Order: sequence, then structure tokens, then C-alpha cells
Amino acid sequence: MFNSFGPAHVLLPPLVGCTCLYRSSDPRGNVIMLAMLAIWAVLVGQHYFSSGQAAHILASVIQASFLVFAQALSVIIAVAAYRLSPLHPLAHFPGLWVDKVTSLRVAYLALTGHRAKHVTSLHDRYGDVVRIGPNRVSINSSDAIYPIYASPQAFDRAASYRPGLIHDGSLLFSRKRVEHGHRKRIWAGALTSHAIQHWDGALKDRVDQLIDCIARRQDLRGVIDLGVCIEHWGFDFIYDVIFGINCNTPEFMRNGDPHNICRSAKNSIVLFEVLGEIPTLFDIASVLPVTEEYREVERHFQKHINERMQINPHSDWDFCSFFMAQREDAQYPPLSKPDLNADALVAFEAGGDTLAGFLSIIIFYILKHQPVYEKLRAELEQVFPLGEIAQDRYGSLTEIPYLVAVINEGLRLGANFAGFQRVVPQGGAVLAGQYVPGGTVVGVPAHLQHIHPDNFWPMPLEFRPERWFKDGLGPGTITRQSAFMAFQFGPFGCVGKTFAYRQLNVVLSRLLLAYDLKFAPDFDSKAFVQGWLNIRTTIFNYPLKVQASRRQW
Ligand code: HEM
Repeated sequence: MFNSFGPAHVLLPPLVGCTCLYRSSDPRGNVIMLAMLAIWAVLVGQHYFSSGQAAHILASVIQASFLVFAQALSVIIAVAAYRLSPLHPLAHFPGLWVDKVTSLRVAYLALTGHRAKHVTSLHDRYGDVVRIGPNRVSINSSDAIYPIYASPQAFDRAASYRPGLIHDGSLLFSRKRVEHGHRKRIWAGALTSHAIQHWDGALKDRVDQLIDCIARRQDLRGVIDLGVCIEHWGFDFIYDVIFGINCNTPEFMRNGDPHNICRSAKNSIVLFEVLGEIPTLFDIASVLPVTEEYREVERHFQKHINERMQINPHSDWDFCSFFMAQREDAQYPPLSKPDLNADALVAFEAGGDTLAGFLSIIIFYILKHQPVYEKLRAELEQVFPLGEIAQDRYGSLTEIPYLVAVINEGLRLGANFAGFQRVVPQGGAVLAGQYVPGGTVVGVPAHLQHIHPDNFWPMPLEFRPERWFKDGLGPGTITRQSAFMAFQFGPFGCVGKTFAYRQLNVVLSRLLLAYDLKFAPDFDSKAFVQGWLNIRTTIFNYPLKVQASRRQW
């Protein structure tokens, strides 16, 4: 079989190359595939011409395929052995052997929505610092939050933010702090307090529509799937904000989602989250049909961007105006069209989907805790005795302390994020008292920090909004704001945080004033919790069925 090439000739170079290189960065999957193809073609040619038997092309193909397969297998075995060996720089961190060898298992768990549970079980078993991937360490310590995320020298984002071969010109996929900072300044212009206030009118109209939509979709018992109504509201409103209220948007609350745009947008987030765990495979998968649903959403947005560029391109407050950076006070050059499309999509998914998911979770917790529901309603009624909130008072909702506490408590328990991946800079860093080598991917699991007794005490697992007040759950109440990671911190933190609070405050208050809400008679809250998955997007496999009756004022 090896008559033209010796085994050492074929196997040694990739063995050495991969063993050395694989630790420092996730190699590009497409480059590996092309290299293998090139090696295969050379081997076919070599065998074909050296054998001198033109008829033996099939034999050449078989031999070359065998050698390339053997080569790939030897590389996989060598890389696995290296990752398990004491020579690996992360060898001293505890963890499961399978996670040390490959990220495939964690990717699978991400797909099934059980990654957070897996990370929890690993920390329970091995302690605060655990190796959860070949080159990845999870750190369940609030000491690590500041250096990794919040400090001005916060670590760069890891390759998990690399969307394969899909265009990566958006804020979310920008991984280096400096270039990211430039793009973020454009976004920040669209989300100043002045800009946010500008959206109060559209927000009012969309919440009016949500209140009508709930009435329209009720069955004979007054029951609706509130999660779907809120999702449609969230996507309708974010469309306004991205493209402007004069654009031709799908109107989900009115028309439903016949083209499955909401579902495809959510599936795209799942795709990025799962394949982000294995960036090398993402490079290959991104040219396969598995990404077709995302391409569909991309095409859909392209259509809207084209329309938006025709209409009054530089004189409004929508995100596109700022992204095109053609306002009179613009300081930065306009984004290219692919970048514009990528940022619009990120706004749609980060703004519309995340907000709607968390709003549903907060409502679930409120309805599950009747005393909280009663207390919040009483507070709202005291401030708004006529049951109406004038638009010019939207900003003042932050001054209703219990409302803010309820929202924060829902965000605390709902932020089921398994760890935002960052890269330790060259030279390494001491994190949670341990030296972590440069190039290692690290992350602090938000969901574990949010229930850590050192950060939130007492009853860290329970929904108790009172904890957000000084000594609210008795003397010694601990509420560590610096461990509250729902919006992340620092340079890569959520740019829409203030806008998110504005929307949560307004929608929640108005819904509670407009309707008496309770779970549907056959609603099973245990089944809801079991069916609620976080794959960066929130998926409710069991619907949030709520009985709503209009309040009379
Ligand atoms: C309850 C609502 C929200 C929550 C819990 C939330 C949470 C987060 C978190 C944790 C991140 C960091 C992600 C990472 O580094 O991987 C993030 C980023 C981001 N969020 Fe939000 N978000 C919310 C609402 C919004 C809204 C309403 C918008 C826009 C209108 C928005 C836009 C963004 C953008 C653009 C990023 C990327 C920021 C960057 O790369 O610097 N988010 N969000």
C-alpha cells in the first residue's frame, strides 16, 4: 500500500504540526479540508504517474484515499493523546477525560439545552476551576469576573464568536477589544438616553397592540400562550427600532408568523451557540445545508435593508440610520452593506429575542409567586391610580423600587448562560488564585454565580425580589451586584441594557394594569421549568398558558 510513500513521509508532518499548533488556536476547518484534498490529489497523481500504468487510476484513488484517511486518523489520535497527556498546559486542571479530548460532547449538550446542567455538575464534582474542553476552563468564582470581563483590559472574545465562514462583520462577532470598541461607539449612538426616549411613542403603540393581541388570541376560557404573544411583540418592536416605523415589517402580532421568521431566527441562534463550541467544524458546516435556515433569515433581512436604504436614509432614529452613520453628526464612516446586514440581524436576535424570552420568564415567576404579584400590582396602582401610564412617565418607572427588584430577580434566575468564552492574553493570568496559561479559553458561568451563596443569600435558589433591598431578607442579606451577570460587564457587555430595562418596565407594568393574569387551569409549572431551555435563545417547549381577563378602571 505504501509503495510510493513511506508511512513516516505521510504521517509525521501532520502529526508534529497538529500537535504543536492545535493548542494555540482553533484551526480553520475549511483550510484543513482543502489541505487534505490537496494532499489527496497529490497522492493520486504521484501513484498514477509513478506506477506507469495509466489504466490503474482507480487503484491510485483508493490508495490515496486510504492514506489520507490514515493520516487524519493518526492526527486525531495524536491530538487526543496530547490533550490527555501531562504535557498539555492545562493538564493540572481537573475535568472529565472526554471533555479534555473533545468539545463535541459539550456541543451536543448545548444543542439539547443541558450544557448549564453539565457545567454545574462538573463544578459540584471538581470545585471552582474545571477543564471543560480541550483548551477551555470554567471558573465559578466572582473573583474572576472583573479581570475577565469588567476591567478595561478585559480579555478578548474566544473563537466561539467566529461564525464559521458566515460574514462576521457584526458587533457581536467582533472579538478583539480595540476593533470592537470602534463598532460599539456607533451602536452606543443609537442607544443614548435621548435615543431611547425617542422610542417611547412606538413602544406605547406596540404595547397597545400587545394588549389587543392578547384579547384577540384568547380561547373561550380566556387562555392564551402568553410566551408567543410576547415573542411576536418583541420582534415587532425591534423591527421598528432597526428599520424605522415607516418600513414594511412583517407585523407578527397581527399576521402571526406564516413564514416562520421568528422560529428561523431562534434556530439560527441555536446554530451559532452549538457550532460555536466547535469552531473548526463550524467552518465546514457553514457551507453545508445545515445553515440554510440562517441564510433564509439573512436574505429576508437583506430585503429589508435594501428597502430601508431607499427610504429617507439618514434622517431618523432607527438603528439603520446610525449604522449607515450618515447622520449630520456622524463621526465614523458608513458600514458596508454586508456589515449593515450583519448588525441588523444581531439587533433583531439580541434585542428582540432575548428581551421577549426574559419578559416571559419574569412573568412566569410573578404568577408563580402570588404575594409578589399582589405586592407589585398594589405598588403600580398606588403610582397610577387610573390604571394608565402616560408616555412621558415611562422614564420614571425606574423609580418604582419593587418593579426593578422583581425584574432583577427574574433576570438573576433566568440568566441560564453557561459562560461567555474569553481568551487569556499571552503571558497568562492568575484567576481565582490559579495560574491559567495564555491562550486558554476561560469563562465564568453566570447561572452558577447567580445562585452562589457567597453572592446571593439567603435562599439563593428562590425567587425573592426583596433581596434587592438592603437587608431585604433579614440582617446579613447578601446581594452582590458585581456578580450579577445578566447583561455582562465591561467592553463586551450588553449595549442595549438601559433600553432593555425601559421595555421590561413599561411592558410589565402596563400588562399588570391592563389584565388580571393567572396560570391556565391545566398549566403545570414543573413541566414549564423542565421544558424551558437556554441555548442563548430561550426555548419554551411547554407553552406559558395564561388566563387573562381585562381589568375595569
Ligand atoms: C433582558 C434583555 C437583555 C439581556 C438579558 C441581554 C444580555 C446580553 C448579554 C449577556 C450580552 C453579552 C453577550 C456576550 O458577550 O456573549 C449582550 C450583548 C448584546 N446585547 Fe443584550 N441583552 C438584552 C437586551 C438587549 C437589547 C434590547 C438590545 C438591543 C436593542 C441588546 C443588544 C445587544 C448587543 C448588540 C450585544 C452585543 C454587544 C457587544 O458585542 O458588545 N440586548 N446582551
